[in-house]
Amino acid sequence: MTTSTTQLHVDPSHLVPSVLTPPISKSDAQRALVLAHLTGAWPLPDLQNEPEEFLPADVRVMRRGIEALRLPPGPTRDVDCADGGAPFRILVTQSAVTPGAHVRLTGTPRLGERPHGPLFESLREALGPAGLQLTEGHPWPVELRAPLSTLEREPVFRVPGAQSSQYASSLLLGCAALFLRERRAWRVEIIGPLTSAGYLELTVSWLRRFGFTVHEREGHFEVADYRAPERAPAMPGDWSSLGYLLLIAWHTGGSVERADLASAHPDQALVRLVEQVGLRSQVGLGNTLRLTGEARGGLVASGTECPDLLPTLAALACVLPGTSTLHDVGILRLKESDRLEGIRTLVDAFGGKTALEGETLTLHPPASRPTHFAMDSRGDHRQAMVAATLSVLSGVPLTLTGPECVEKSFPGFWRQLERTGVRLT
Ligand SMILES: O=C(O)C1=C[C@@H](OP(=O)(O)O)[C@@H](O)[C@H](O)C1
Ligand SMILES: C=C(OP(=O)(O)O)C(=O)O
Repeated sequence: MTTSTTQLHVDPSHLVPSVLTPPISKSDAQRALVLAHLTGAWPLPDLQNEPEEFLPADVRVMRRGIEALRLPPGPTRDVDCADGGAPFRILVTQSAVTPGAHVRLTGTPRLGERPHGPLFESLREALGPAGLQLTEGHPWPVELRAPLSTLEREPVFRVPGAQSSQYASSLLLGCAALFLRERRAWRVEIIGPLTSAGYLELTVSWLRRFGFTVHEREGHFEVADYRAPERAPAMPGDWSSLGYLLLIAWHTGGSVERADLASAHPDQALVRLVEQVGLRSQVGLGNTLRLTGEARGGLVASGTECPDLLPTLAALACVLPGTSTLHDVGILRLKESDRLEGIRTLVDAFGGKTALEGETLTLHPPASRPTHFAMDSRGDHRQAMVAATLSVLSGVPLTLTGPECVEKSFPGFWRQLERTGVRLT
């Protein structure tokens, strides 16, 4: 949780149409960085071409982590994972499968609080007998000493999928490393239900694009072969960031670029979900996109399908005429902040109402909009960007505490808002 007391005043009263640009997708880039490292395609050209100040902090974390793993064996490698859930979890497995590596991982207190136990247990069960040592501090550091050989082990990781898909994604990327070293198939078996399944599919799609054969069958994912592709796959724009920008562009009469509809990112679901309230997407030249139409009714969406989009949809729900329903919201408690509470605080600050029944949240927009609202990001990038998106969509000025956290996924966010006429002081 942030201790930032910085305040940003967002004034949306002079909006103009513009073309808005998202950063590269951190989820895509994290997977591509690991695979480029494993397959000899390092460094990734697309990342080299991206201006450093626009690189999401989580991508920089992952790059630093991989650079540490690429050092010759010897001294302890220290990696600060900051607030990055996916980078941390992916680097844990990559550390465990780098022969003889000794890696010490640290992060924010919030990252330390998030659930990682099932991933650690899965690694200990599969690789402990081969010599893996994985120790946890309180909560930091998390320290790993990797075995020199895993050839004697049954080539399987078993992991529960209900709390995070990142465990399985991380282990599957580990299977790719082990396949290349041992030339035998390794697999992940998911125990019980899998949340955020689209992100594991994103991992599978990146493995395939980098030349791996992945077999999928009833919760089992196996890396079974590898043949180098002709060239490294291109990096798409970030669909999570496009969520805010598309809605802002819809309201201001603008458009977005870098919206690759062939991307496997789960948050591309936005384009389909807003059709429920009468918004249509129009594809332009290149990867430009705009939303058109008058919004009516309310939305229905699920946290199992696109967890990171739910706060964005909650902002949209606040300016819709009807009631909206978000299903499977429990997963939101496990993110950079408790986003279920964050959504409820936002709707409340805007004068609306929410009701939680089990895992379903109902959102009622306010009967009349406030003249101003205030939010604290509590260090969570999505809470900050979602509050600003609501300010633009509603025309209601916002005072936001802790705006710097957008760095995690979208360092250029505030500059994009200024491009569309928002005044920031
Ligand atoms: O694998 C990934 O890149 C991600 C998976 C999702 O997390 P969970 O699987 O923990 O829900 C998502 O919320 C996160 O932002 C990124
Ligand atoms: C949950 C998120 O990321 P991570 O789990 O990688 O910290 C996010 O970006 O919304």
